Amino acid sequence: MTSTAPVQSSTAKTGAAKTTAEKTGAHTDEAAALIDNARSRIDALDDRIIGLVQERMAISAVIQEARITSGGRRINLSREMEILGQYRDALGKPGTSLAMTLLELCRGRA
Ligand SMILES: O=C(O)C(=O)C[C@]1(C(=O)O)C=C[C@@H](O)C=C1
Repeated sequence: MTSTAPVQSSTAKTGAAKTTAEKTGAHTDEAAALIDNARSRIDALDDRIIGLVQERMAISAVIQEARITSGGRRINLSREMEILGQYRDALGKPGTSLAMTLLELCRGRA
C-alpha cells in the first residue's frame, strides 16, 4: 500500500534531527524509504570509487617515479590523450572532464 500522507516534522524550526522525508525531499514514506536505501548504495559505491582513485594515484606515482628515475619526464602526453579518449568514448564530454580531474589528481609528486 502506498502511503500518501505528508511526512511532517515539528522539529524543523528547532534545529533538531530531520525526518527521513526532510532529508530526502520525498513527499511519501514509501519514496523516502526508497531514496534512503538507494542513497546508502550510492554512498557505498562512492567509498569504492574513492578507494579506486587512491589506488590509481598510487600506481601512477610508481610509473612516474620509474620514468623520472630513468631520466625521463613526469608527464607522458600521448598516454594522457589515450586516457582522455577512453573516458570520452565511454562517457561523452563529461568523461573528458572526469579523466582530466583524475589525471590532475595522479600527476602528483612521484
Ligand atoms: O601511464 C603513464 O605513463 C603515467 O605516468 C600514468 C599517468 C596516469 O595517471 O594515467 C600519469 C601521468 C602521465 O602523464 C600519464 C599517465
